[in-house]
Amino acid sequence: MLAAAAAAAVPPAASCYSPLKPARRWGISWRCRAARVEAGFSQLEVRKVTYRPPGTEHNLLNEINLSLREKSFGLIFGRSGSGKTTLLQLLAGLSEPTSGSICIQKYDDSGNPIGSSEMLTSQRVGIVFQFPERYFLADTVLEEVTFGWPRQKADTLFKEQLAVNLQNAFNSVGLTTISLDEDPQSLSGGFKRRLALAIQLVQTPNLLLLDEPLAGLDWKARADVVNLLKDLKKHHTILVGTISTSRLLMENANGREFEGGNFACVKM
Ligand SMILES: Nc1ncnc2c1ncn2[C@@H]1O[C@H](COP(=O)(O)OP(=O)(O)OP(=O)(O)O)[C@@H](O)[C@H]1O
Repeated sequence: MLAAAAAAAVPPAASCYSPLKPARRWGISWRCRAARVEAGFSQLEVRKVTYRPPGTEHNLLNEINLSLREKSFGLIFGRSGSGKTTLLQLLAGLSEPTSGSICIQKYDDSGNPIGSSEMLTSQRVGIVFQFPERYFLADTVLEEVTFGWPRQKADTLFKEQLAVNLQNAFNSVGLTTISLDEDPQSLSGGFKRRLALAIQLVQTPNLLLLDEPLAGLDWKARADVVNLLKDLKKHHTILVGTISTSRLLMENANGREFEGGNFACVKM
């Protein structure tokens, strides 16, 4: 798999899975700091974020506050149209808050902030949209996952690193049994979601955002995806937006209800 992935030569267009602009800072500096400061923890903090789409007169989000510790599984749920996707897009850097900030704050073991917060960088955020399989473009799993990889020779080292990441990502999501030559559309619903997750994990994001990850799956695939997210939580911070209040998700995440642009803490 590694050799095939490293050899993949595809147009260097921006990946359709991570159309993220370099708007914020997190990630590398977060990791470096974590290595230097052994104790404590980092936390994603959404501080008084308001969003009004350009050219409109109404706020879709009003002074949203949210915090999520690293390597935890957060859940925001609310009725259709309450703004869950809008918030996920802000976190992914696909649009900018009208006011407020989205940052990473480091704390010591006693919960005291260490230094000032850093802005979240979109390069360290992966987002899996609702029904991600609808955006699959390629004829094979390999082409799908390597879409947008550089093809210039000078990028060989980078590609090799991506290939190692790919192997790790496929291991983490349990996709090692499928052939890279397989048509992504021929995979089962649950495996399509795994592939969409793997495509994001190749970029080694710190924060993984998922919009309605269980939509359209049968009960078995839903349970599989939730178990997978529980597992991924060991290495990633995960935030799921959903309309569902299914026990599966509620039992495994810290849930926050999202109504009228405000969160109410449901379970922490
Ligand atoms: N650019 C925009 N301009 C104006 N209104 C918008 C824009 N983007 C989204 N909206 C509206 O904002 C509201 C929130 O949309 P959003 O998709 O974030 O909600 P949601 O909670 O994710 O809904 P669903 O569960 O149905 O996916 C909706 O009423 C939507 O029509």
